[in-house]
Amino acid sequence: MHFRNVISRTNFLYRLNENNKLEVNYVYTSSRRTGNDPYGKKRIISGLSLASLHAGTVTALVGPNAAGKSTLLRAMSGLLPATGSMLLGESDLMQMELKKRASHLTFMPQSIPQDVSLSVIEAVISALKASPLDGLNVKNSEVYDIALKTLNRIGIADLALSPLNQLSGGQRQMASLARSVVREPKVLLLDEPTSALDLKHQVQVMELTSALAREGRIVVVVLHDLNLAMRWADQILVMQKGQITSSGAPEEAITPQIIKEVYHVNVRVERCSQGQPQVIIDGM
Ligand SMILES: Nc1ncnc2c1ncn2[C@@H]1O[C@H](COP(=O)(O)OP(=O)(O)OP(=O)(O)O)[C@@H](O)[C@H]1O
Repeated sequence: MHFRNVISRTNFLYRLNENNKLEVNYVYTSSRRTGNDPYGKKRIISGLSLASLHAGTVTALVGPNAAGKSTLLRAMSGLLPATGSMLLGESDLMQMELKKRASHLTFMPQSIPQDVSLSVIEAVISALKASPLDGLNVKNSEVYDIALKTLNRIGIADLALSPLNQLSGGQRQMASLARSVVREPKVLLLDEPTSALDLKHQVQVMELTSALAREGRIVVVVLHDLNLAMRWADQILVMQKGQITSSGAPEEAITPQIIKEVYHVNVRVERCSQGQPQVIIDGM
């Protein structure tokens, strides 16, 4: 593909910067607005810096509930207001209008709304056509084939004609993943893609995540399962209270001390008989 050639030649370096700072000013607009309580304004992430994320690698973003993981991904994708900069090669994605940003970077939300009355393939085609197809070198006549190819890759081609609103939670999650990858973005942000999946599909999605990265993409994936993160991520970022508390290769980032500090749980990190590091829970 066009993107892959570009990526393999230039070794994209992506970093959040303006002296490596990203600041998210999160403005909450209540849908249940009442009386004199117009908009709550909350700052979730302030002055956060990320290490460089390299093409070809998977970065797992882990941390307790409400740490700010989704907020960070949503800010990076432009769904929440944020200041700072986010450089992909020479381009600052933060400065790009949303449609242009979406041609470089896609975000998979935690869930697709249940009331969308499209078939799976229609939903994937709509994601493909959400912004101009020019950068993708795709003709309108090819979108159906591309969408079907993506469904095949994700392993849900048999669901192509099923209405989204009749799928199980896990099936909907796989459809959401298909929507995120169909444009073959350089940067893929996945928010808990395995949370509703059975063991086989968790493995399938993590293998796919890894394969997508190896093709030259930058993949950031929010995970709650530390063992999935240890097994599949090249680096792990541990987030707590809107900041990165620990980062590095899996065994550097995830230690019993860090887990105790962040989750208040006692664990051991041990290698299994095949040499894979694993988190073993001892208790609170
Ligand atoms: N729509 C919203 N309105 C107001 N505050 C919000 C909203 N969404 C998230 N927040 C707040 O932002 C903070 C970070 O939430 P966020 O969803 O980013 O955390 P998270 O690390 O992804 O959590 P989880 O693991 O539970 O999904 C929390 O304090 C949360 O209450």
